[in-house]
Amino acid sequence: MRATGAILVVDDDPAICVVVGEALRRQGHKVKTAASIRERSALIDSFTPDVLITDVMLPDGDGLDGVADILDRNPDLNVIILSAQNTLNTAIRATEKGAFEYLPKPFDLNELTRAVSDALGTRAPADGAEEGHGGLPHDGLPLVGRSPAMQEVYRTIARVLSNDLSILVLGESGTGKELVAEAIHSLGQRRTKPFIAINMAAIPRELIEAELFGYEKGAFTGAQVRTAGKFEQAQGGTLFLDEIGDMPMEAQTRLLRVLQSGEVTTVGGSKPVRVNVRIIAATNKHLPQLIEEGRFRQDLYYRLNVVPIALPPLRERREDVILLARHFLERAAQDGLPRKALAEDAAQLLMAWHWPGNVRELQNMMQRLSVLSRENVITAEMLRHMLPIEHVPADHAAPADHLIHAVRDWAKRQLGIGISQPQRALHDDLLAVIEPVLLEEVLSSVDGNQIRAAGLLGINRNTLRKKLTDYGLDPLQLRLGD
Ligand SMILES: Nc1ncnc2c1ncn2[C@@H]1O[C@H](COP(=O)(O)OP(=O)(O)OP(=O)(O)O)[C@@H](O)[C@H]1O
Repeated sequence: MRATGAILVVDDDPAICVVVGEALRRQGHKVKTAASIRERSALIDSFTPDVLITDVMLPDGDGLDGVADILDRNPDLNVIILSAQNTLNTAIRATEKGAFEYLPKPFDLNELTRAVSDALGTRAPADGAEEGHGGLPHDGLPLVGRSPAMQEVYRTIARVLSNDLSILVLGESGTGKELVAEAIHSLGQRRTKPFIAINMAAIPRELIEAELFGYEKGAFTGAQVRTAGKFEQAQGGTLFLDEIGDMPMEAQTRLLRVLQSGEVTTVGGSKPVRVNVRIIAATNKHLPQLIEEGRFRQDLYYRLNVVPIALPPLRERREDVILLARHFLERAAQDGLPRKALAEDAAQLLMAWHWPGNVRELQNMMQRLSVLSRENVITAEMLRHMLPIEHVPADHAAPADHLIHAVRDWAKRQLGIGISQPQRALHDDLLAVIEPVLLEEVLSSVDGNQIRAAGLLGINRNTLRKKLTDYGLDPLQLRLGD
């Protein structure tokens, strides 16, 4: 493994070039920076980097365009994509172009330097751009959300599209497990073949094997004709085994045998049929616990859990709530329901709710509001009638309200003290009270990482640095655990 190399950093934000450049130079790499696609092309030829780190939104075009060509011409180059357009679409495009790594902005500097070390240690797989992947219908992708947790999900999805590895989707009810399975199928290489779903919890236990593997005429009372099971129906495509934790042990044994042999024998039959299906399983149960209790086969667990995808509950990605709420209101409008907007106080209330039913609960609520509310704008007042308000922590009911009251109080008091003084600077005085608090909170939440803090604050990193100096805040002290 090579410890150091030549790195080209392409970003039109000079602050990112400086910070990333400095960090990489400190590790002994040779670094050059570029601010556009034009400069990038020139430097790739003259500087011949080992690793290219490139932004997507560049002043003269889309930074992903041309990456596949660059890799064709420089097969030993590793490409790391940075992007603020944190959608599943970008993650998939980056993987398809043959990028070694995709890092959504704001990214963690340590993660980037680690990705560079990894890139120098291994050759990029560069197989994402293979045939069969061109022209995927990426638009209108079903998954909404830009939280770091969803970014991780998108990156994993992008990586499993060009292979047939078994996937285990984990998450509470309503977090989008089935949607993830559908996305993997409809964007992957099996998309022209069937997607068949079966929910273990929804079928009587004694019928599960017949449903999955099919049955012969006369195999049991009521079996009047030979019937293909879900495995055969999914031939060439994807079989989604939902609520796999509810599968009876005997059926688990049979399933394991099918997965090992690639052959299915119907209930009451003797002639095995070869099947070629991708397996995506999902559960809201803790399977290791079920294994300990003797209710789930460990060997089956290993077989299914080749690539785990964990969907966090919505309350752990509250930054996605408003995006999702607006998405569902828009979808309702497209379905012909009256178009509704979301007032700021309503948005705050939605963010404060803990969503025990996760995305499904939010979706149902938005649909209900689209139908029932007579106003065009949904307000907190209307939501309070729908949410079981006693469960909303009072402090969270409308955080902005508290702030508004506090500012009003503060302003009144200041005006009361010095109304006759002509030389006041109330605006600056107020900022000096609230701004350091905001900076401290945000920096602590990202472990002192200034790039991520600047991203969350929506300000340039240099501006953040200047403010920290002005307020005498030491970012090192703001790191959690330091
Ligand atoms: N990230 C998302 N973006 C848009 N819609 C979503 C998202 N996640 C979930 N949904 C929607 O929420 C509803 C519930 O999702 P889904 O059925 O995939 O959840 P699940 O985890 O499989 O639930 P269960 O365990 O109860 O079967 C669906 O209508 C789905 O379209």
